[in-house]
Amino acid sequence: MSALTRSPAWRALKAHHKEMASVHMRDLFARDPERFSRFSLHLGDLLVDYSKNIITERTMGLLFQLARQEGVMEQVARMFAGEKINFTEGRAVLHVALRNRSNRPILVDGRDVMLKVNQVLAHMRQFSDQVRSGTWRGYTGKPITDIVNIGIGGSDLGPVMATEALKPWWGPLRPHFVSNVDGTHLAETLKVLNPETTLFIVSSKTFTTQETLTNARSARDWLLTAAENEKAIARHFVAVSTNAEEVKKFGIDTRNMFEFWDWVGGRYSLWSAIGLSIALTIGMDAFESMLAGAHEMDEHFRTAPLERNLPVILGLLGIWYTDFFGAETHAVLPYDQYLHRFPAYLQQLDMESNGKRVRRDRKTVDYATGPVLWGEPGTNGQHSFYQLIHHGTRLVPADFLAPIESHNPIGRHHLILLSNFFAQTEALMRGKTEQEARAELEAAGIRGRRLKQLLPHKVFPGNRPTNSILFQKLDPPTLGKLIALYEHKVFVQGVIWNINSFDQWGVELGKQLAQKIQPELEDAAPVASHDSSTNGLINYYKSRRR
Ligand SMILES: O=P(O)(O)OC[C@H]1O[C@@H](O)[C@@H](O)[C@@H](O)[C@@H]1O
Repeated sequence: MSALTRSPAWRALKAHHKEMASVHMRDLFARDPERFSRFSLHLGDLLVDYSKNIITERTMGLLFQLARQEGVMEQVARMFAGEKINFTEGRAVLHVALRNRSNRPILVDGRDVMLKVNQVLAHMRQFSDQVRSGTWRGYTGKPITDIVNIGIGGSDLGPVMATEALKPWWGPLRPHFVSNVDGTHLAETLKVLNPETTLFIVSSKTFTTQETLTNARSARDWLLTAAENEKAIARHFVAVSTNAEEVKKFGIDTRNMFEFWDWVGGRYSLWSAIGLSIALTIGMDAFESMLAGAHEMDEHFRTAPLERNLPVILGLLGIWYTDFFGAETHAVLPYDQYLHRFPAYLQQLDMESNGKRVRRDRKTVDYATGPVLWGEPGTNGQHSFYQLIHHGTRLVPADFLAPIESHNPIGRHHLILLSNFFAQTEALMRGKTEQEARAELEAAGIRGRRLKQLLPHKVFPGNRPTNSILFQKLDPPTLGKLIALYEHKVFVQGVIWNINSFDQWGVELGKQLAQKIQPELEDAAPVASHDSSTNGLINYYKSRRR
């Protein structure tokens, strides 16, 4: 048994879970009229209601004890102090420095990183102002109309999610994103673009990622076919990277390179120059107000006591369901169409961070770690997978997010949207008893055998946990706050699970094998170097391709 599962706080939670297994939230609400105010918190206009969870004051007390026992706030302080908490890569973890609007010095190896951070922000401002105002021109002298971010993983998901979320702030430039090495992604994107007015941003922390470099090379060919002059590259290609050498090798002038650093993890990088496509799309002022929103969450996370600390509370609730109830997944359900890529973004943030099984002491965990994260915007999900959340055999803890105000207040749309938002968490919590179902059937004139037959299908067990997160209106600071909330939630969980939330070795094996297979696909000769399935598949492909 690991130190964690043997620890007093863990064992107390285990024992407490046995008591809670037979408790229904409906009764908890009936017993305590103050439950909403007891289990909800505000941060500015952000309201987090976590009262619809299978918890009591005792549960939360034990969870806070677990956080204290595992030194969560000590680890938070280490992150903010620039210590090298990414211990497998020997790196600091300082996405918080990128949005440190207070400019409080943050030292890495004795040097304040804020100077460099502010220099790059100034460079981003200068460049995005030039492109947006039309001062920056393409090779034929026309202003830029379209930007294409070429990147994948952390160099794509954040910019895609944030530009989609902040569509009401879009200015003169239309953003496009190419990530997949499937030629279709690039081809379909370029179809509608004009090389004279298109700017490519090649975004890659390492600048060695196969997909990104392949897409960038093909984009360069597309430009050169039209321009017939290598000089055009400087007007149409910029790079965002930590690797100046590789950028140079690619043929991009390092004056057109926006730098970031190894202490920014890919999935935490939208705050860095990786956010250039966001800044170009919404303008640097709006980009910086997104940073300010995240900074507000950082300050809250760093200073609020455990009991009033939003990321800590959400992190601990996740641990409660993952490790004590055996929940396998976590759903994020935004009732805001602008957040339609938020679950996809959170998948990388959460699953690449906490999808780990080896602890800091190199031993394998004997408890569950990061859940499968998934989700779709409400109300679409309601007509698809909510059936399983309400009636299935699995416990699916879910976060529901919604704005008080819509950017598009047409007719009664927002009222209808929000009535669904409120109804779903109520339904998931209270369910429908057999008695209630029976009364409804009888009122509809259904009796006898038919009633008996239908009744069990009409019962909702309820007691399905949800968090409700409400905010005034989706704007840059609110988006910044929401993203930082989830980043820090993931951090809290990683500390308790004693894993490194900041490496991603699990993505490497597939890359390695693909490198080996690619040359094998170049010729027609059958392969025999793999297992029979992989050989069989490759040889089938070779025999059928034209
Ligand atoms: O930004 P680059 O270096 O191209 O990496 C893009 C992505 O690559 C993947 O394999 C992961 O390691 C991600 O964490 C990363 O965001």
